[in-house]
Amino acid sequence: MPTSEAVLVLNSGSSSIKFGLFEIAAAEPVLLCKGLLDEHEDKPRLTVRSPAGETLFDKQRASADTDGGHLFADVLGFIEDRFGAGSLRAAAHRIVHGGPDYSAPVVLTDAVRAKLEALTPLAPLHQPRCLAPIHAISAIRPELTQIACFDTAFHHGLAPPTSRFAIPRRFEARGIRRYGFHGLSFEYVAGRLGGIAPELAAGRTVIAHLGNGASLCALRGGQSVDTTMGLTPLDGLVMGTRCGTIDPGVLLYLQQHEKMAVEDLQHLLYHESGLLGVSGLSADMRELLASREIAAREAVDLFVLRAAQQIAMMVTTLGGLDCLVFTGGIGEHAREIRSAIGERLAWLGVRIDAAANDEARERIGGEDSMVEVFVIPTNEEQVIARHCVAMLRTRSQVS
Ligand SMILES: Nc1ncnc2c1ncn2[C@@H]1O[C@H](COP(=O)(O)OP(=O)(O)O)[C@@H](O)[C@H]1O
Ligand SMILES: CC(=O)OP(=O)(O)O
Ligand SMILES: [Mg+2]
Repeated sequence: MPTSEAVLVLNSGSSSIKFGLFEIAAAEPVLLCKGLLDEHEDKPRLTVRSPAGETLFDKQRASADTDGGHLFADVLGFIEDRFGAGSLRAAAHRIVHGGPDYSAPVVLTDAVRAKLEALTPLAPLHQPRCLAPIHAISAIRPELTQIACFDTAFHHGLAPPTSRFAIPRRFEARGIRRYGFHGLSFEYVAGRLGGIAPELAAGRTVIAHLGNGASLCALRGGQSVDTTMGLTPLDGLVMGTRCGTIDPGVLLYLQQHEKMAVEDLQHLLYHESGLLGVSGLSADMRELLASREIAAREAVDLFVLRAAQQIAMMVTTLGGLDCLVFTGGIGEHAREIRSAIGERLAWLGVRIDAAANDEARERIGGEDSMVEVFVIPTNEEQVIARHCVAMLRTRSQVS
């Protein structure tokens, strides 16, 4: 099936690498197929499905290669075989940290890549995983335009006091401030909310992106005015393996009295904490909800309490709440979590309709709710494809 022109979108998250291939002839990019690169096993596996979920390609390699380069060769080979050589105009990537400089997508050059690599200490779990596909693709197709879209860009307008940490100002001048993440997801969901309920999107909204990584965004008129993640994607909510907000004194204590090295501390906070650390069982919300272990229940309770507490924090920044939106793997699929968070926010006038919630309808707020409540599935790949197309159009007008 030859296609006119397409862009490849890569979404490297903490627990998966997803990709989408989009046709770009129409104003809105159209998904042709989507895939998953699973590197968690010894035998990396690439699966590609049609938008309807039919398997188009499934290949498991015999052994892991350390940079994942073969998997990307397989992806590009699949695209060429199925959609025709020369159909691919660009590859666009979700990059978790854009630092202080990038408030919009950018074409990847060697200089940009070097800047993004230098941000690795600020997102050690994510940045290398986001940058690896760029290297792999440019080794195979050096002439292909590659574009970076940033999780941080949506929050670029955050200003003091929201963006400020209460440490001496000289550190702020060195870029130590709240950046915020999951911006591509928030951008997509805010756009969908604008389509569903424009009058609400113009008001005060909190979007809860609850996935393996989790964060909240407070939006006024569709713009980010506060968020729970900070300089790094460690701050804020309890996550799959990350601790979220923690007394900084704990870190000093662990260094000074438990003699933990910085690398061990980093591993503890990014990989061994959160739902996994508290339950001792799993980082996966599905497993915890299915478990009868007390520690699993306690991990879920802590997740819910922190989410509700921090939603209230976002509401304080906004000075009230018109609309609460759930998204991300947990937000979209775990009705128990949505209803438990809703119950904790009853004092704010939040009421969730049990039947609507069980069926994961789009609007789940009860008749008597003072706050509209929605479930809106996120689609980071679609928003990246839009940015990529806009950038290609601008470039072709300029040249
Ligand atoms: N049906 C479900 N019920 C409860 N949790 C779910 C369900 N489906 C997915 N999840 C949870 O969603 C989380 C992964 O979210 P996702 O947004 O896909 O992650 P990522 O951050 O990798 O994009 C996991 O904790 C998983 O258990
Ligand atoms: C920024 C972040 O936490 O991303 P993810 O949810 O993909 O881990
Ligand atoms: Mg994600």
